Amino acid sequence: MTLKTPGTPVSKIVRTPVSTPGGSRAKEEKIVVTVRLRPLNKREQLAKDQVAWDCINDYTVVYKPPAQERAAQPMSFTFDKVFGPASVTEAVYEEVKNVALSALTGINATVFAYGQTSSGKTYTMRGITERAVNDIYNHILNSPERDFTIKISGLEIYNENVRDLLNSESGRSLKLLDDPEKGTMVEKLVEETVKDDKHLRHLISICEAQRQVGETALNDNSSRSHQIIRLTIQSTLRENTDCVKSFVATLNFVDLAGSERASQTHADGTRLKEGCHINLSLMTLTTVIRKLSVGKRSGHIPYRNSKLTRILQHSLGGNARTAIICTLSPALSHMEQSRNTLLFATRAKEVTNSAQVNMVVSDKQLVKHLQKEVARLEAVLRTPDPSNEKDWKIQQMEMEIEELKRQRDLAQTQVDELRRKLQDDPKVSNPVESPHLPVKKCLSFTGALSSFKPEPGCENVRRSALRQSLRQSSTAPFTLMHEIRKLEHLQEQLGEEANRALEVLQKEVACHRLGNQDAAETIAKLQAEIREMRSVRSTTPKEVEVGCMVSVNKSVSANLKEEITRLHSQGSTIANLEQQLENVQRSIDKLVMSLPNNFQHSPNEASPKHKKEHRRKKLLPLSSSNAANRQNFLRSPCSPLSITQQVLEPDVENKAPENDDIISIDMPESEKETPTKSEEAGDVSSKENTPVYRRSSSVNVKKMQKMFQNAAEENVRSIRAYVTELKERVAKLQYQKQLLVCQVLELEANEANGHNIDNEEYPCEQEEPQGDPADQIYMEVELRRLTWLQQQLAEHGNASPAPHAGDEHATISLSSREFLAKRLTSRLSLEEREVLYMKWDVPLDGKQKRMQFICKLWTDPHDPNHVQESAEIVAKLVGFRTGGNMSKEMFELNFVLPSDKRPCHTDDSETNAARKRQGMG
Ligand SMILES: Nc1ncnc2c1ncn2[C@@H]1O[C@H](COP(=O)(O)OP(=O)(O)OP(=O)(O)O)[C@@H](O)[C@H]1O
Repeated sequence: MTLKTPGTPVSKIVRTPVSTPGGSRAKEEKIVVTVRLRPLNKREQLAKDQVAWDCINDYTVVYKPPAQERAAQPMSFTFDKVFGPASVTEAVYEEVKNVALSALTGINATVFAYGQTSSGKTYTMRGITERAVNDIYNHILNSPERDFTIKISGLEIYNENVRDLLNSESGRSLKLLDDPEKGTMVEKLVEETVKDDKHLRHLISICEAQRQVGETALNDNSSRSHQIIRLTIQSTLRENTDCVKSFVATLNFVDLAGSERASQTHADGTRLKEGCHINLSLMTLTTVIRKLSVGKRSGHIPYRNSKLTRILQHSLGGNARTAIICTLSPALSHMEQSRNTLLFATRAKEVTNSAQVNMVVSDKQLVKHLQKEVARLEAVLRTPDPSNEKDWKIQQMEMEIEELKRQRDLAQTQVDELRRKLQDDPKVSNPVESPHLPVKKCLSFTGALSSFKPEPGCENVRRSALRQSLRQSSTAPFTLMHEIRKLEHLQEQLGEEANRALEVLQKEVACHRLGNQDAAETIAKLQAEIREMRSVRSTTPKEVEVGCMVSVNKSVSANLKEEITRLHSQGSTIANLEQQLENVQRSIDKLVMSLPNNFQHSPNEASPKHKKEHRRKKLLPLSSSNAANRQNFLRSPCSPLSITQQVLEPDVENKAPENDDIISIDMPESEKETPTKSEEAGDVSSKENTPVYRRSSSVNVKKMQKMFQNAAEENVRSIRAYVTELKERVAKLQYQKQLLVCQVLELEANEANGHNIDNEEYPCEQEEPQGDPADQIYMEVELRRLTWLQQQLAEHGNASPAPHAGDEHATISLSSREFLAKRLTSRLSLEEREVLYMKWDVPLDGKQKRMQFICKLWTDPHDPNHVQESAEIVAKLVGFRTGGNMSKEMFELNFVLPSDKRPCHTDDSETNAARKRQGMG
């Protein structure tokens, strides 16, 4: 086979979806199905065939059964268009025109006629093709901007052989090839490039001329083959040379051979064979259409069962727009054939095609385009585009590098500056030696320095470590100074709390002093009265003694009354003193509770009260900035910090911080919580367990807390001892008060008797003007006791100077014996008195036996038994106490108030210590 026209260069077809309102998808379009009824031909008219079909409108064709076939059911078929017998081909063409002309815009199109033999297929298709050609060239004429190329090929399928109608001389059957892009190709099919419309028509005429035609009973010029005239239309814009794409599409004009019945055609031999192939291929086409009508995915589509369906595959449900013109004979005699055609047409209506715009890129155009693209990219490479993403990233990284370098230089500068300051400033370089930064003595540096344990005297090593840490972290100096400031602030808070605690304790001590001073003054007055009585006793002549005794007794009585009043008021003072002592005890208890040992339970177990007390624990008065107040506190009698000061200062100043004892304490006040025991023990390795504490600085707190604890405990012991002593003094003052009351009662009794003392009962007084030795002993005991009290109060309570107790010759009023004599009757029963009288050799029948008995007391100071018995009798008479050791207690001045049943807070050791301090035990 010879190619009559050179083919276009090998091109690459690019298919794009047909533009649709919903987007650029492949256009789904059903096959356009029209029906054309031809008029009855002469043969049919001669046969007086009846018209069985009628187009009742443009869309419906109806079967009209003849009168003799009333039982037949009327049939109605509706299509896109139906054309009656009077219709012209022009009208039919107009219906399929859009489909045919789609090839001008790159969309494949197929128009073919289907119907029984002699139904008018060839008649219709010739008119359609002719008009299509006219319109194509009219379109070309109306599209000067585009350069169109039309090629034509023609073939027929005769007896299932493909023949080239433009190369009919070869007489050979062409093979079908399957091309991935173009579909089924006819090998070596001549494709003529059309020069113009005439040329095209000429070529088409050649094809028609080369088609197999035969005479049958139904058609004198019956087409015995399927004819396919294919136009390939390619168009390219003329002016835009950069446009490398061209529309390319094929337009098929298919004139099928008509189905026929041998009984009607009376075919035999060759015609019968032709009719069989025709019917067989048409049957395949019908099957394909039927299958396509129920859906493309309904299963296998038997395109390959016939060469007709293979060649028309794209037109049947594929990339093409298709229009089918079904031709009918209206004759009743062909009713069955017409009905089958209509059924085929009905199925064809349901077949959907997916037409796409086909564009082709020629190699020549593609090469030009690629050359231009290469040139553009080379230009881009020569001139980097700032908007390029990679270049932008590189530039950004370079900027980041510059910024990091700048930060590094800045940090280095700061480190150098700090290093220089460390070298130049001795206060900074050696914080331990700085007198203005005492807090720094306790610092233990975090970070790299936290693991550094400086040795005493190794300041160079410590300084070197500090510098090394600064090199490692430019932020270390700032952190250090920040921690120092926070620690200083904490110390100030501790100092303020210490001041408040000192003020409370000083007030307590002042109250104690006041109470002691009042008691001392009372004692001093009593001693003055004793001395006065001694003086009167020793210097007044006997003859005036009695007269003066009255006035003296009155004076003493008045004074003692005054003293009784004072002591009554003193009673309230003593009560106040005891209350104050209780306050002191509570303060001590609070201090004890504030000790760290009481707060080593976990934070989870700490009650709010405990937390509050724990916070107080951190405010013990140990601030170095509180030195003045501390000194005042140390001068107080209690001196709670007298030991603390000795312990604290050397530890703080001379001992370097130990890492083992490091604990963070620089938390804000609002964040302070009770630490765990491990934290207080210096377990700083697990930061997870210290949620509240912020580990920004560390201090030798453990050691400080230990000192706090020792000092506080010592203070507690001192204050307890002091309170015990004060209580003893109160008890002694109570005794003094009671004794004075007895004396006052005695004087009052004497005064009530008008000094008519039965001289017979007091012969001793007149017989011993210089004083009875028993009086001396008694008064000596009293003087000794009061002197001791005065000394004790003066020593511990800043009491006013007491009168000297060195007057050994002071006397005591005889009213004491008179008082005792009267008490004999009230304190002792008659039997007891008689026993004593008999024991002490007092005549039972004497009138002055009571005074005689009293005068026998204290008469032999060298006889211990006598002295003891005298003391016991006196104690019993004054109602002080009854008991076996009364004389001892009185003699040793270890008095215990009879009514004081309260448990004493002092133990035996403390009592013994008090006796030792009294010098009596
Ligand atoms: N619409 C029509 N109007 C008038 N005459 C027509 C019409 N259609 C067909 N004819 C005539 O009917 C005869 C048969 O027509 P045609 O050859 O086109 O039939 P056909 O379907 O091609 O037959 P075959 O399949 O055998 O080739 C022709 O003489 C034709 O002139």
